[in-house]
Amino acid sequence: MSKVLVSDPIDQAGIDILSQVATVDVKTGLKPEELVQIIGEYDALMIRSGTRVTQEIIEAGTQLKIIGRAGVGVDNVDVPAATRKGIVVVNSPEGNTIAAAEHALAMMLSLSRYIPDANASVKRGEWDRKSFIGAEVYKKTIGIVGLGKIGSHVAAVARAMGMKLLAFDPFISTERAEQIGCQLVDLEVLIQQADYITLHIPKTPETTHLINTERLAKMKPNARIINCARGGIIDEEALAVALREGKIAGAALDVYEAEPLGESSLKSLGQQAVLTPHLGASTTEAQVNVAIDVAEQIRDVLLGLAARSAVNIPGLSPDVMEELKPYMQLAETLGKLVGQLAGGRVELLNVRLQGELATNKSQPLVVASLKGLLYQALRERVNYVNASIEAKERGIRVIETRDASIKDYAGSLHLEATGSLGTHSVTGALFGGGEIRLTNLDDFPINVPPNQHMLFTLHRDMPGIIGKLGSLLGSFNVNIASMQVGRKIIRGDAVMVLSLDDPLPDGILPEIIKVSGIRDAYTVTL
Ligand SMILES: NC(=O)c1ccc[n+]([C@@H]2O[C@H](COP(=O)([O-])OP(=O)(O)OC[C@H]3O[C@@H](n4cnc5c(N)ncnc54)[C@H](O)[C@@H]3O)[C@@H](O)[C@H]2O)c1
Ligand SMILES: O=C(O)[C@H](O)COP(=O)(O)O
Repeated sequence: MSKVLVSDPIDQAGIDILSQVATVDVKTGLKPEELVQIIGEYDALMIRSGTRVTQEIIEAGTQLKIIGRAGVGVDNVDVPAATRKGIVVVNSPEGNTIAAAEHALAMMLSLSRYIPDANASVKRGEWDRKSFIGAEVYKKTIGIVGLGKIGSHVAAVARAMGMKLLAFDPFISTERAEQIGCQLVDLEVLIQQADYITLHIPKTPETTHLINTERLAKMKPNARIINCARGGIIDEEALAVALREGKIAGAALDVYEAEPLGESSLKSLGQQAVLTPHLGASTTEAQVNVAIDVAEQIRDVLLGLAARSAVNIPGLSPDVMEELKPYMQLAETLGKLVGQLAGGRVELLNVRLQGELATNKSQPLVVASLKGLLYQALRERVNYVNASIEAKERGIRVIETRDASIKDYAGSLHLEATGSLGTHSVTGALFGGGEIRLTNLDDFPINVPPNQHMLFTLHRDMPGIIGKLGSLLGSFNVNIASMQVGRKIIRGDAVMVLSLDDPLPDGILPEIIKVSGIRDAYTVTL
């Protein structure tokens, strides 16, 4: 019989499902070294946000087939390490949506009416009605940052409370925002106009400290901000200063840069700060939902069936999977690349399956391309199951064509995306040993393996330009791992593709575009 380890508190409904097919051990509060010691016995691990599943734990999990996260965020799991070992990582993208949205709304009202402090004062034996004069949310403006599942539900309820709705989400179409009743605006407009700002975005390099000293300074003095998304999207030190100096009226946080929240200047603030210990998903209903959702997937994988919500490995039947596996990674990589080149709001994706990929069996590659395309916006919330639905909801049109006559490689995939920065295309194929190669970029022939950090330029092919770019990158201490030029005619237009050892530092892209002969430059993280 299989063995499952449950290392965080999970609803009994999930344990009951797992017990149908496995011996279940519930051991919460394990230290990392204790988990490393015992994980080798188990076929599956079920967690919430409390357990950090590091590479070391994954390496020690020699029998592990699946890691199930009873919740949304898999930022506590080393997903690339799991993927390398063929371990499926599953989550429950929607099981706690309502709970998290309702928590954000509860935080907004708690902040406005000082409910936590008023409650504490009554329990201390006081009857103080003067200190708790609140503010109404009716007819006030709420600025929703991130109009995904949780943000949309917050919008619906806020609208019913008579609030005016602004939203910032660079990956959502204006039509979709209007359907939800929100006016889509730039972040800076939202920051300046909103009375309440609520964050519902993933934590990514772009959203880390999105709310910083500068943006806090631009908010209205009566503004109140709520973060029930992820810690670190707000700079906590800057927030504490802004609250103490009265630059804004209040903040309610459920999530923190480090959890549990240790020493923090936030703790010494008065009624203008409401702090909860990551309770967004802590409702009976949400815990039953996520436990059942994830336990069912663990049960299915242990029985040799596909998981419906895999973050890293698609739920295809084993024979189709075997055939397509090498190309799924290609499609996802090309999707990520072309999405970033085309800019945030992609409206159209053309997917051309070429050569031996031009068959109906290759349809999952279209889904994998969309998964890659949406990754920048949705991170681990996009999977092989929801990628097509998410794309449709975001107003992304997908055109799929097959061309068996293109035979430069046994099979190749061509993606063309049209977005807010224009239209870009990329083609890729698999070389010997399944190595991914980018073979064409914006109609320029190239031959480069993808790299985590890449820089692409569109320039005039002329002497000295490579040297100038090299020196500029050198002056910013950026190390170039490899470089290639693709061109159609000598001294005509050309592209340069650079693989970098580190991410490009902020502020360097405008300097690159200033180099004489360079017309455009794009940085991509894969
Ligand atoms: N506090 C909790 O217990 C709790 C519970 C559930 C979810 N969460 C967190 O809530 C957040 C939202 O979850 P969701 O299920 O609504 O996710 P979602 O994927 O449905 O929506 C996220 C939205 O953010 C948008 N987005 C991405 N990058 C952006 C950026 N730079 N600027 C503006 N918008 C951006 C995306 O386009 C998307 O519409 C996540 O961080 C999730 O981990 C917290
Ligand atoms: O990502 C999530 O689902 C939420 O942050 C909830 O985390 P939890 O399961 O630890 O409450």
